[in-house]
Amino acid sequence: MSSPSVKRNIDPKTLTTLQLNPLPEISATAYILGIVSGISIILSLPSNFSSLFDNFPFLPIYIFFISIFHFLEYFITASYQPLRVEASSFVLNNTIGYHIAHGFALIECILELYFLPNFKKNSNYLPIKLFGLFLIILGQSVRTLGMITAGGNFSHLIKNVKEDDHILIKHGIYSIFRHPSYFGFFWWAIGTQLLLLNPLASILFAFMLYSFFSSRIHFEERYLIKFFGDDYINYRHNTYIGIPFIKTK
Ligand SMILES: C[S@@+](CC[C@H](N)C(=O)[O-])C[C@H]1O[C@@H](n2cnc3c(N)ncnc32)[C@H](O)[C@@H]1O
Repeated sequence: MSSPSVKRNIDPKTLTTLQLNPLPEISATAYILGIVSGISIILSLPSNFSSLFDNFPFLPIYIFFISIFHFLEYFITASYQPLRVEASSFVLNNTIGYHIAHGFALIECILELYFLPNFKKNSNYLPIKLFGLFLIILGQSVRTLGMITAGGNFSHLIKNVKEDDHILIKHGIYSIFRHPSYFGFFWWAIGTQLLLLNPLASILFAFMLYSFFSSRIHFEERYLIKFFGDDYINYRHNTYIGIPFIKTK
């Protein structure tokens, strides 16, 4: 993306960082996420402008939390691991399952809003939606806190070779949950479906997330035991995963 004259005057390390973070792509992505969050907030407010979502502000609120999630993935990585951040840190090119699941959720929500508005907008179900909102905020907070606490030891891809500066994090949120970012993502995602009052997608999300994190955690812990030995085994005994039915000890 950078011009040849820029490349000539720049040291190789900075050039690699720039190649991994094409500035036009980073700024455009951040701009689009900002616009999406702004529009979702406006649409969620009770006004004539948002009459489309009258009595159901939860769809734009859901979109708002998705855009905040992707923004924070890059922002926290950039803030705490500036030398490791890259365009993919937005996690927008997530697994195909992620896109299918959210696509399914959107379609379910829109179809139910159209065909079953009395179910979707029934105030008796407000506690479920509010509980969903609570899970989203809890999940996002725990994930973000986990990323901050792990700092340079956090990577979006699981390491299968130990780096020299990789240390075992056991403090802060990691003293309670040993996979706070997975715990956070799991409950955040379930929360989004409760917020939308999507019965089918709630079941689909629970099933997909369980099978995804179950195999990912087993895989990751195999390497963590290889890297840190008894230290990790002891740490594992004193901490929780917090995702239903996933046990590794
Ligand atoms: C996507 S991060 C997820 C970290 C953790 N599983 C979580 O949910 O917060 C994956 C990387 O974190 C590293 N990791 C996981 N737990 C760790 C810990 N307690 N201390 C240091 N590194 C850890 C793994 O080696 C892996 O490369």
